[in-house]
Amino acid sequence: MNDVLGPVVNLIRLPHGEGIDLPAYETRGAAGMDLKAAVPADRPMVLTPGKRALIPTGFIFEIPSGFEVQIRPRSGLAFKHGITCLNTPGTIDSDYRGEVKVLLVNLGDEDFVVERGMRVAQMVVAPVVQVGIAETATASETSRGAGGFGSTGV
Ligand SMILES: O=c1ccn([C@H]2C[C@H](O)[C@@H](COP(=O)(O)OP(=O)(O)OP(=O)(O)O)O2)c(=O)[nH]1
Repeated sequence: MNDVLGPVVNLIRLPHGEGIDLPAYETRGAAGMDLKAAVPADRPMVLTPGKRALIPTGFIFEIPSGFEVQIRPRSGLAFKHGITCLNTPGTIDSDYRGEVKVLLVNLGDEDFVVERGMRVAQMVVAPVVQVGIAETATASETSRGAGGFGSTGV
């Protein structure tokens, strides 16, 4: 387990996740932990330009209630290869018990090969507030009003 104070995310390793390193904070102040690709070692996944694919991580997450895991792109892959997460930030619900997968898309102009163990994305744990929803006839007045989408200028 990471040597940090805080909530614990339990990870259940799936058979094809055998040998994949657990996510870990790489530096003391890191916000995210890298997720590795659990694709077969003898069958790397090729993302041709414009193609998207679900990359298995090899783990089921048990996230404590009141938290979510966000799946975010790695800036290095985005900058160097145009590889990003299509649905960023991906949301992993605390009650999800399937394998966590990373939805990558290749926005670059060259093939990108995802090999087993490659760090394809990062996970950030964040608190979640569930709110009540109430339908009302009116809302309180504010100085912004309905201004948005650039209403305050550049
Ligand atoms: O990048 C992602 C995003 C989601 N999920 C899993 C965990 C999440 O809890 C579940 C549902 O995700 P989401 O709510 O984004 O999907 P949806 O399209 O609304 O589908 P659903 O109807 O299953 O909620 O899929 C992943 O493994 N990776």
